[in-house]
This record gives sequence, C-alpha cells and structure tokens, in this order.
Amino acid sequence: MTLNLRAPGLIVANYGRHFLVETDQGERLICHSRGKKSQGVVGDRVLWLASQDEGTIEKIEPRRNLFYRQDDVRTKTFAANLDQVLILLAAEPEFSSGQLSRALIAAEEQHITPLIALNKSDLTVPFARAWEWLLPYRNMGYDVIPLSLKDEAPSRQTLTQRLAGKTTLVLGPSGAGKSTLINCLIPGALVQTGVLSQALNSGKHTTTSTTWYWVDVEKTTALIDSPGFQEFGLNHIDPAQLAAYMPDLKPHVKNCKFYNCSHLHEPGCGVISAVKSSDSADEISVNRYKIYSDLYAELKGMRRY
Ligand SMILES: Nc1nc2c(ncn2[C@@H]2O[C@H](COP(=O)(O)OP(=O)(O)OP(=O)(O)O)[C@@H](O)[C@H]2O)c(=O)[nH]1
Ligand SMILES: [Zn+2]
Repeated sequence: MTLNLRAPGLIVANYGRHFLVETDQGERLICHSRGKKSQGVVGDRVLWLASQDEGTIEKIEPRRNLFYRQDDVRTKTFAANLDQVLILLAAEPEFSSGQLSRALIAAEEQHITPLIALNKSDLTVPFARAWEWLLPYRNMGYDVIPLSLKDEAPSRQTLTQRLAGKTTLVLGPSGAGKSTLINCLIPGALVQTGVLSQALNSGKHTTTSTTWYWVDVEKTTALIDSPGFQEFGLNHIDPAQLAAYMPDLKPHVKNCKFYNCSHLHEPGCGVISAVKSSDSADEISVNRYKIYSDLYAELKGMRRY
C-alpha cells in the first residue's frame, strides 16, 4: 500500500508549528512539523506523510536560499527558495533609507536579486522627492521602478513583467500599498487568507503570517506576502563583510591600503575617499556612508559579548 508513502509538496503558509502544504496535484492540507521545533518556512519543498485528515512534514528539501533577519532575541525567517525580493515603497508615507538598505543587505547576503518599486506616482510632488531620494540606489545598479497601484492595469505593466515566471517575496513598510498590490494581482486573495489564518490559528485573528500566492493558473508566477519590514535586524551579518553587500561601497574596497580596513578612520581608505569625491558617478552618498558606519558599529557591538 502507498498509505505511508512520503509525497512531495510546497509550504504555502506557516503559523507556528502549523503549515499549509500544497501537493503536486494542487490540493492543500494542514501539516505539522515533527518534533518541537518549527523548521519549515514558506517556499520550502517538503516530503509529507498523511496522518488521518492532516499530515506531518517528514523532510525539508535543501534550500537555494533563505531570506531572514536576526535581532537580539530571535531569528525571523521570511521565506525560502526565492528568485527575488520586491521592496515596495511609496511616495507617502515617507520611507526609511536605513530600513531599505537593511533589506537590500540581507538579500545580497543570500544572493537574492532585489527589486525596488516606488508606488503612488500619482502623488506628483512627494513622488518626485522620493524618486530623487532613490537616486543613489539606481546609480548603484538596483532596478527601481515607478508604480501607481491606484491606476488601471497598464500602469503596472513594468512590474508584472518583472514578476513573470518568478517567485517574489514582497516586503514593504506599512502604508506603501502591499495589500493593494496583492489585491490587484490576485483578486480575492486577502479574504481567503483571513479565513485560512483563522482555521490554522484556532480562530485567533492574525494577519501576521507569511503567505504564498499563485498569480497565474499555470502556477509559474508566485508572490509571497510577509510582514516584518520594520526593525530589520542584521545580526547574522559579519561586519567585516558589510561593505561587500553594499554595491556602492564594494568597488572601492580594493583601493584601501589595509586589507582589514573598517572604512571608518583608516588612512588610505578607498571608501572614505569615494565619499569625499565629487565625481558623481562613482561617489558614495553621505547618507549611505552613514548607514554603513552606524550598521558597522551596531554589528561590532553585538559581537563584543
Ligand atoms: N494615491 C495613491 N494611493 C494608493 C496607491 N496604492 C495604494 N494606495 C493607498 O495607500 C493606502 C495604503 O495601502 P495598503 O495597500 O493598505 O498598504 P499596506 O502596505 O498593505 O499597509 P499595511 O496594511 O499597513 O501593511 C491605502 O489607502 C491605499 O488605497 C497609489 O498608487 N496611489
Ligand atoms: Zn577602507
């Protein structure tokens, strides 16, 4: 009999030790993890075993990557096996470039391609200001696209092209338009999620969970919605590697006199001279250098204990 055969599946939602697993036939069932620890994350390919009407996760297949943040208290995993991370910002409310940089660094560390979208282009004046604010990110090679989720579908064409055929984690500060985006691309998705989270979480109302959505019926394009852009801890990043994850700093490191340069005070530092340089194409913005030095101090401080 095939009853205790392990079958392949995909984790599409996770609430503590409860997982929603989608089978290769497209059915979804609730699974539990074996043991005390909840190890699976959304995007994991798993082998699951049926047990009465539910299932257990028996094995998690090796991951291509894992996008996560880490603060003093805990590690928060967002999702695994991603093609890209979409950071959704908006003209309003104003976003923090420190938070943006943290998410970009976490993506770089896991070799996940970031994509930045700036929403609410209909708000002309604040949009122009925010677009300007993103200039250093465009100069360092990031794909930054303008967006108006309020308008008709053609205004989303660039975004839908970037998403096609890929698995994308969507992150963004509150109010940038994450729910609007999910609703535009997958009508009815959020209503379903509410029902689902209640079923999985024993009736407790929660929206603080990561969820996988298929955008197309062929299941080639996926969006993963996850909260937690705020307080993006990077304790897992080695401060000595930090500059290597910042594309504007990285090319200048090779000009440093000392191989273990911290780029904070050393003489002959390539990074510091690029901050001072007036050669605009190649310069490092004062804001990004401040983000680097603050983060370096923060990460160094962690490691002292
Ligand atoms: N002007 C304008 N407003 C927009 C646009 N897209 C979304 N909004 C509005 O921005 C507000 C926030 O959008 P949401 O989609 O709820 O934002 P969110 O990122 O999901 O925010 P949280 O639910 O707090 O996480 C809503 O009032 C939207 O109607 C846009 O392109 N232009
Ligand atoms: Zn240096």
